[in-house]
Amino acid sequence: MYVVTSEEMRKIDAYAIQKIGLPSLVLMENAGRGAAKAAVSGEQAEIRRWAVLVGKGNNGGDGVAASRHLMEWGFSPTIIYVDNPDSFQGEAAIQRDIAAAFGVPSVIYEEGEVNWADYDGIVDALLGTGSSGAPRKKYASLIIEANESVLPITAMDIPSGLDPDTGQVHTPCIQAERTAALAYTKRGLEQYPGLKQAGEVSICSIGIMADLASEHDVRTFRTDAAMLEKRFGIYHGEPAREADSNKGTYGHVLTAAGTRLMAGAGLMSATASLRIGAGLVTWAVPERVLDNVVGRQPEIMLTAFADEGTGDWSAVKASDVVNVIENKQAAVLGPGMGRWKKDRDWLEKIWKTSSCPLVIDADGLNILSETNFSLWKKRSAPVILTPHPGEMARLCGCSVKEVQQDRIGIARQFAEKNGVVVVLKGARTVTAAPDGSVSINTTGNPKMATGGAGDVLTGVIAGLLAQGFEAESAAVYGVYLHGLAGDEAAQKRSRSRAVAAGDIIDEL
Ligand SMILES: NC(=O)C1=CN([C@@H]2O[C@H](COP(=O)(O)OP(=O)(O)OC[C@H]3O[C@@H](n4cnc5c(N)ncnc54)[C@H](O)[C@@H]3O)[C@@H](O)[C@H]2O)[C@H](O)CC1
Ligand SMILES: [K+]
Repeated sequence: MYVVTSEEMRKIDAYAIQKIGLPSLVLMENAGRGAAKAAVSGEQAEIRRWAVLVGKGNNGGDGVAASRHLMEWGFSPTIIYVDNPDSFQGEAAIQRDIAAAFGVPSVIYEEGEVNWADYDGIVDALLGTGSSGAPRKKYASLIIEANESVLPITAMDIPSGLDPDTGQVHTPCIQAERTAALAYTKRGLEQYPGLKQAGEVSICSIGIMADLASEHDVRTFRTDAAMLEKRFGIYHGEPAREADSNKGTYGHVLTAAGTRLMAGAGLMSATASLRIGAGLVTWAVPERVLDNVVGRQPEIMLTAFADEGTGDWSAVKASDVVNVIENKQAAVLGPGMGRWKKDRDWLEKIWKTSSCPLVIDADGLNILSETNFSLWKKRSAPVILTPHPGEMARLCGCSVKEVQQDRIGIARQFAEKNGVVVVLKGARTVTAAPDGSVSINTTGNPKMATGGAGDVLTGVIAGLLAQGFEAESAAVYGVYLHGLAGDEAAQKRSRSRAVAAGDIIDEL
């Protein structure tokens, strides 16, 4: 599913109007009818008396059209104009006149004068994709009153007060129960905290073909089964194995991760690679750690690096790692590895001299964040980085707050600049590819916020790489599957507060 910015929406809108010849009044009419239908569908069909809050732009025009459809279907709408509707222009003015002639009751808003007990539900058509900054003056007070009424609110396109492009929530902002997104979902509806304001989001078709987005170079997507198939040819749910295949067909993952006190990181990553279907998995540790990990998971092969008796990665030669990963189809580097004095040179050597696809996480990312690795020689093999917001902030040299305020923008910029795939973890994980494509994941749940879940993700992605998925699809599909497994684990343990990383592995 395509996810657009307000700017992209404006361009597609203009194209539909000017090049396809769809009159803008038709689009507004469709938007009004569609959103009205969304408001009164399902259990809200019983809501009779609607307050339709109308701003002075086209979002307001959509709201006026919606109120007329509600009236036509036997409901009782009242338009509450935030400002004098005499100032309306274009299509919104036409809708205003039709609604008046149709007999839709209307009032002009005065602070504190709306009797909310006269209504059972609210349509929010105050501000849409043309809004900027926090709602001002009467818009703000009307939003506050609407929220305080605790009536169920259906938002038109976006909840008023939400930044349509980043998902940041201004003060005040409509708290909707439903949002009818017009033509496409918007970035702000797909990222936190905005998505909490939007409630249940439905896409309302208004006469614009979905694929127009692709022609306008929209490269932000929501990951769902249809998108996986369309973009990557992945048929989710189909048996993935050919009858005449063998373990050699499904690749070999090398997991370079874990120390004595953090052995679990390597174990969980390697086990996840196994469960997601890698033909072979080898777990590599410093020699002195070997005895502690023998026999933990019998299907995983083990290898040990000379470590001068320390048990630390600091004593492991980069060239030894390169030798081991060279004939593998994917390698995981970083989880539970620790930091040491010359770790940057160490990682740079592996980066430059190996041609194995790399999945780098945890300490591996912390090493990278202290180098200017965009200056390192470009790799022919792909690199997938899997930072959480703190690691992303260190990689970009900004604050966690700045990362969270624009997750899509930050991940995309970093991926494009450095030629790597970035998986920015967190609720609605964002995967950005070097060509600027961004996929927003929808699977997963907060019970997965436990130590080790990230190690499992590295193993899933590496396991898919080993099976021949190219880097972006391995990352996007891996994130999707990891979340689905977490959802199943949460369902099975519905009375638990959390799922352990091992529970996620069990569901892969
Ligand atoms: N294809 C489509 O999606 C269609 C969308 N439609 C609807 O049009 C809006 C966008 O309309 P636009 O006129 O560009 O902007 P808005 O209605 O969102 O608001 C602009 C209006 O509000 C004032 N304003 C802006 N920011 C603020 C603020 N913070 N506080 C107070 N006032 C503000 C500004 O001055 C303008 O006057 C889209 O969301 C859809 O709902 C079409 O109707 C159909 C096709
Ligand atoms: K709105």
